[in-house]
Amino acid sequence: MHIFVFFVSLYRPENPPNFKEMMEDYINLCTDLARKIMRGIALALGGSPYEFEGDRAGDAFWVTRIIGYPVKTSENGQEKPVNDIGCGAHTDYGLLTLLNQDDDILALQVRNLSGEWIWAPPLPGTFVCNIGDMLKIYSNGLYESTLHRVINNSTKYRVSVAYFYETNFDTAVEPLDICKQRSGSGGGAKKFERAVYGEHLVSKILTNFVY
Ligand SMILES: O=C(O)CCC(=O)C(=O)O
Ligand SMILES: [Fe+2]
Repeated sequence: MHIFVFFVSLYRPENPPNFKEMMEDYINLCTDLARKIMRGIALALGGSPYEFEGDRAGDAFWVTRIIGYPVKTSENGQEKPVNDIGCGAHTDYGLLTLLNQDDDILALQVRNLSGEWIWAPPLPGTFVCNIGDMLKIYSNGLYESTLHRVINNSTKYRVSVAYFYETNFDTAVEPLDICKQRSGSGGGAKKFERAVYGEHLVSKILTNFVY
């Protein structure tokens, strides 16, 4: 399985000529939006709005990927072409993902609590927000990092832009006290062990991508 990834910092197309500036603006807006959503989540968890700032995510690490998913082909010699190019089942690694997908292609699936894969249809003008592994740990499981995958069985090339808002790179993440009390784990016990975000990121990249 392959995934085509353009890293914004390395990609310099001739067209549009202002690609770099456009992406920088987009990323700044996403960073601002993600910080605000995290303030709302912190309040919803019963904490201060700034729970995910300072040493935790005050210098949030971010990643943006522009991903192209080719159409299905019959190159593999099968009578009915199937698409084996996509994005395998995974959870995102950090706090929050803002996913901007093509408006007219059904391709993203998420696994619900009953273990069924359901479509996450694009809604024009909206982002899909994925919870990442670090928010699952911080919230002691009150927020689940949802398993998702991409299968492009349409006849159109699909593009998505995924913006990942993470903790500070070196932050050691562990369940927040407020969440241990609220997550019903008897006497405020933590359900997840401490993880250093940067180490988690590197280990996931090494196992999730095929080069
Ligand atoms: O392209 C998509 O819809 C999802 C991409 C994704 O899940 C990821 O890059 O982590
Ligand atoms: Fe993802």
